[in-house]
Amino acid sequence: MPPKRPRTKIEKARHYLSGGGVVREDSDDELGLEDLPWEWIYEDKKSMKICGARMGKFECYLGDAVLLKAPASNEAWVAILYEFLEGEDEDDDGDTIIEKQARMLWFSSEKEIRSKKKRTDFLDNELYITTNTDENALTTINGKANVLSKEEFDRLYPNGKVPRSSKAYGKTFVCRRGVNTRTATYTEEFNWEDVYKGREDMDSLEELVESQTVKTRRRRAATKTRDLDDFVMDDDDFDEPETPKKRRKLNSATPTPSKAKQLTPRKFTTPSGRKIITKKPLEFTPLGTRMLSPSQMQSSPYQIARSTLHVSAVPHALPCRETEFDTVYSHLEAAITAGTGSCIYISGTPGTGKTATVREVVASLQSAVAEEQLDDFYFVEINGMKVTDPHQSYSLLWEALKGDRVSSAHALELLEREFTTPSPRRVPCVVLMDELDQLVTRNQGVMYNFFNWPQLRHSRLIVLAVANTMDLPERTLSNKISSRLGLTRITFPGYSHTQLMTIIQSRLEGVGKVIVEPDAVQFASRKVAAVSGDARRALDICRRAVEIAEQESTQQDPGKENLAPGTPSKSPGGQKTSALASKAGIVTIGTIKRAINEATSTPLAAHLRSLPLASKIFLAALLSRLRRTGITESTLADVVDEARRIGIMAQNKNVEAFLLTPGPMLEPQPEEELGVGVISTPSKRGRPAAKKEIDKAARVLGLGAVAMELSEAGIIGVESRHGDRVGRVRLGVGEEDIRGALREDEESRGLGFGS
Ligand SMILES: Nc1ncnc2c1ncn2[C@@H]1O[C@H](COP(=O)(O)OP(=O)(O)OP(=O)(O)O)[C@@H](O)[C@H]1O
Repeated sequence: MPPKRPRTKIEKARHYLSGGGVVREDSDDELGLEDLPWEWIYEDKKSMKICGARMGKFECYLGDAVLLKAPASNEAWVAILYEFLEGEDEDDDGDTIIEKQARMLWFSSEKEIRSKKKRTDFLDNELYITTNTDENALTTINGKANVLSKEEFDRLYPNGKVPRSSKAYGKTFVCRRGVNTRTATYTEEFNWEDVYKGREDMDSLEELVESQTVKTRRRRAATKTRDLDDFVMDDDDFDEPETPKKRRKLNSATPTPSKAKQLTPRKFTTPSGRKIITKKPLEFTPLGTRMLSPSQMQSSPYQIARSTLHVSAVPHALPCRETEFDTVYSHLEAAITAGTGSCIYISGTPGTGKTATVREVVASLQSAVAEEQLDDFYFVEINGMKVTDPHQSYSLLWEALKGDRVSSAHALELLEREFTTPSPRRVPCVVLMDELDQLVTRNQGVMYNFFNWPQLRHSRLIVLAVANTMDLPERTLSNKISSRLGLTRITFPGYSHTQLMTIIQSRLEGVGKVIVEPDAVQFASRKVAAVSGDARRALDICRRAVEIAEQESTQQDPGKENLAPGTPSKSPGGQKTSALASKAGIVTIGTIKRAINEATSTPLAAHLRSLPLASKIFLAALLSRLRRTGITESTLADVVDEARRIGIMAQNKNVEAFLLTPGPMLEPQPEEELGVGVISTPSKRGRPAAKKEIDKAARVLGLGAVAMELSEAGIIGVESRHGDRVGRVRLGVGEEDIRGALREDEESRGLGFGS
């Protein structure tokens, strides 16, 4: 394949325009239309000290204030050229190139400053000088900026506006204060011309801002502990986090400066100013999880036990996950403090506490922020089960960053620009991508982007990708790409029986009376640990056992509703109940056995387990659709697509063998619209492996016929002719009956009945 011709500046500008629909005027660019190479300007030939850079007729020098290309708005981004240097980057083909860069000292507009401490006296074209620096390619420079004191501005422009016809229009700013954007503290008002005349004042200016503002909050001491009381501040900890020296990939698709008036400082009211601090995850489906609080309706030990054993109850702490907690915590804390991107890939079978641990870590970090012990960060949770289309993830991430709701396609473009262009944004964003297995798309664009963006130097994106399968990145993105991504991997092992016992006991602590015998807890834990080590399953069994014991106790004595075993109560006859009744209300090994057998011993369960694998795959797909959409009915086509996805993901020899059996292929699907041809698709090198998997999955055999058989048995209802892909399907039996019967079915392993 011939090497790709680099896009000319005009082409890039067009691409940029058509991509984002951002209308710009092309009349006043100082850099000219041509893509000429940047050259260094040396102080003198002998010393070879770089003092400036030139592109065509445009020249800029150390200490100059320059305009930088803002990604998608009319915002003015301005920085002082602090140092020139050469850094490594990758070109379109992934080859390392040496790139001319500058370390830039940023100005900040009021929009970049955390809202709760915002000043109210800012001017439309006011900027605050910061002490934040980073390295950016010279190609991001878009012209020179004029920074003035308020007095000088008023003298030059007595009516308070720069005339449109003036060359200085859109490039003139007032600076009268410095700011620390992290702590939102400001310096005293100063006169810009007094404090900054040029290059020789750069250091004193930085010192002035540093000395008059409160520094970035300290990093926590080395010993990580969840107990916030242990957060101790000491002077040594007040160090500014170091900017990492390692240079990371700058996406070569970064649009270079287009001809633009985009830098015109308009009223600072564009939507990107409305940052939301997502302290709680965004909810984007109405499928809210019911949280049962033991403090509500807790009139008997049974009720308290049922609540605390409920999987939606949030425990105060997660026993047996201390190591994992610490690892995730320290990774996140380090990335937030350093302002770098990071991607952690967390895998483990269902019910091993992955989501619960991550949520607990984020909650602890948020407490640290509230206590002013950690820099602020945004948090957004994207759950593969709850998005109807994986591409929605883009809209959700953009919304978390900027507070705007836009279409997935538009969000993708905006995110690409945000992450590939320099920006004064300093607030990192933590994204929990839960149920990542569900975000698999045909070209793997979504997964690739969320893994890749943290690597881009401007993203400050920290992704926590949570999945059941350990090798999902390799399966979907090829080994080469996944090793390049440099993911930090953490695997959550299944719980041992002693761990499950600890987890259950800790949840029962608040119950007061013993209504579950220790032997019963041990029995349930051993049963579950032998199969899966799934805490959710162990909790469900115990909760069901408590329900059975409760029923037993009321059957023994109908007058003794919901009272603790042994609690004296009145029988209908007004007499005290016997000691026998209190014994009957206790969960014993026998009760656990009944709870386990309940779901698996019915004729329906036996029938479901005897079904052929194709039928089980079909049911798995239907249940997955149901969860994902919350709608009881699916089209046959959707179920078939879901089955295809399950086929790719399932780590089960039976399923693999089934999918490899020659048979009629499903009709080809239209290529996905998103991600194709845009800069976000994985490179071609990544495709073959993923493609192979998909072809394999496409062998999902005649599921229309399977649907008919299931329908005849009354397990599902179908409204269509035989094999019609647009027919509608719904469950004819309870979802829980199916899960209960197939959860521990060996043939169905990996199909998702256990989750
Ligand atoms: N160590 C623990 N202590 C107390 N409860 C736990 C622990 N681990 C898991 N749980 C509980 O088990 C249930 C399942 O946990 P969680 O959702 O975190 O698992 P998961 O690994 O993310 O599973 P899945 O892959 O199915 O999403 C939750 O109710 C959680 O509170």
